[in-house]
Amino acid sequence: MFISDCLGLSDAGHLTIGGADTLMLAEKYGTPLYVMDEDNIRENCRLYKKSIDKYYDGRGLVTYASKAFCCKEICRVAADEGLGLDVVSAGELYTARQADFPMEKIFFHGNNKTIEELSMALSYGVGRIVVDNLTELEILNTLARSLNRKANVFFRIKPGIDAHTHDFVRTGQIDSKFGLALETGEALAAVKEAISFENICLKGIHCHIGSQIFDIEPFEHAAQVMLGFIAQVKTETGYEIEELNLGGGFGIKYITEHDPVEYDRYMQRVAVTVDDTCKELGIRRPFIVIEPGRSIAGPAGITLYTVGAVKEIPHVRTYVSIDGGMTDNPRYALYHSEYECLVASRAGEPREKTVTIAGKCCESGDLIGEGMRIQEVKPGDVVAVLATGAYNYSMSSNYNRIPKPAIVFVKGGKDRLVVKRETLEDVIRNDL
Ligand SMILES: Cc1ncc(COP(=O)(O)O)c(C=O)c1O
Ligand SMILES: N[C@@H](CCCC[NH3+])C(=O)O
Repeated sequence: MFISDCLGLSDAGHLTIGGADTLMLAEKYGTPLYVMDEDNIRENCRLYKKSIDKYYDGRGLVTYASKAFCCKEICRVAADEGLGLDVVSAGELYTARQADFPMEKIFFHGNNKTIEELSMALSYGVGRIVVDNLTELEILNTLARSLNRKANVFFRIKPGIDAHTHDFVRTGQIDSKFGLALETGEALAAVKEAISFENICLKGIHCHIGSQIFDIEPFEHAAQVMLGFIAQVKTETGYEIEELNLGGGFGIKYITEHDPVEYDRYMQRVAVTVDDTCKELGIRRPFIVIEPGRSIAGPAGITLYTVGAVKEIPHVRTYVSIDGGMTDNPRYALYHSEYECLVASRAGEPREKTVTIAGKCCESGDLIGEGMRIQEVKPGDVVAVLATGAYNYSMSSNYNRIPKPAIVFVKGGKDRLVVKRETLEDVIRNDL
């Protein structure tokens, strides 16, 4: 009935998440409120993990891309499910460490890691540092030498794949700020330099072709290109790269029309491609890493808002103003992303109205969506925006000095606060 399995309807006709009544949650914790179903997050983690066990003899690691949604509790959940973690900043790394995440299962990404971040990664004992460019490689070698260590690194490669997704979330093509190009020889030169460095141990190569991708072909194609590079490195240097990270990017259902592939089908298909290509190229099957973010956290989350004014402009549109907006969900403002919404108290009724959901910021573009179908809606109603578990909280801001919402996890019908709502004092805490 709803776009996520974790959503349901109570006997009273209220929207439920993970078995908990959303009106009760709104009443108990206030709005805006992010709510995540922990069981759904865990199920998504398991689907990916099992797919590697089933189709690739367990010779791989699923790392959760924490940029999608990062707080200590999800790090604990990912660790408990046996996943690794992808971090891209000192902040994400620090969060993981404070959650006691096993450092050896962390991949540290980023196109411009600072010297402080690289030192932090080395001193924390982060498992793999994904090096983006030669400047970074040289700094890392120097830092590792000063600590009398060897840094275990991956290289981020641009495989030249054009995944069909929004321009801002495409990353695998040559015109990208991320990674080293294959066509120009840049990647091969970097590999040769890494092999020659005393304090660098080249473990693998990484690519990430984009996000919210529905097709499997681009992933298969990326695997072939990357394996081709491993074979080229072997031929030219004799060095055999043993690990291959194929990134994340698996699409989710934001609206009824979206039809994402079952997550374990990616591994099923990619594993065959990897096997066949390795045989063809005469190289060993690498250890495979994947980095899903959106598809682990996204479907598990919703955001609850309280409706303020409903402004009907005859023959133009109806604005439904909510107590949050682009500060907690900037995705419509950035990408015109699509969402579904419901009036939580009438969630089972047909959505017969067409409205624009507007936030409370001093910004006309502060919208959650336009042309959204919803039930009869009036001031005071609680509205749920669905599938907001990824890239909402993690991309939230304090624009207009609006405090960030709280986050509640629900498990088996029981709710618990995992991130407190910001207060006005929090908003000014660094002001002198
Ligand atoms: C390097 C890298 N890995 C993993 C991800 C996670 O992608 P997604 O959330 O689409 O699965 C991203 C973000 O797109 C990324 O840049
Ligand atoms: N932030 C984007 C995805 C970017 C993924 C990070 N490389 C989104 O909300 O869809």
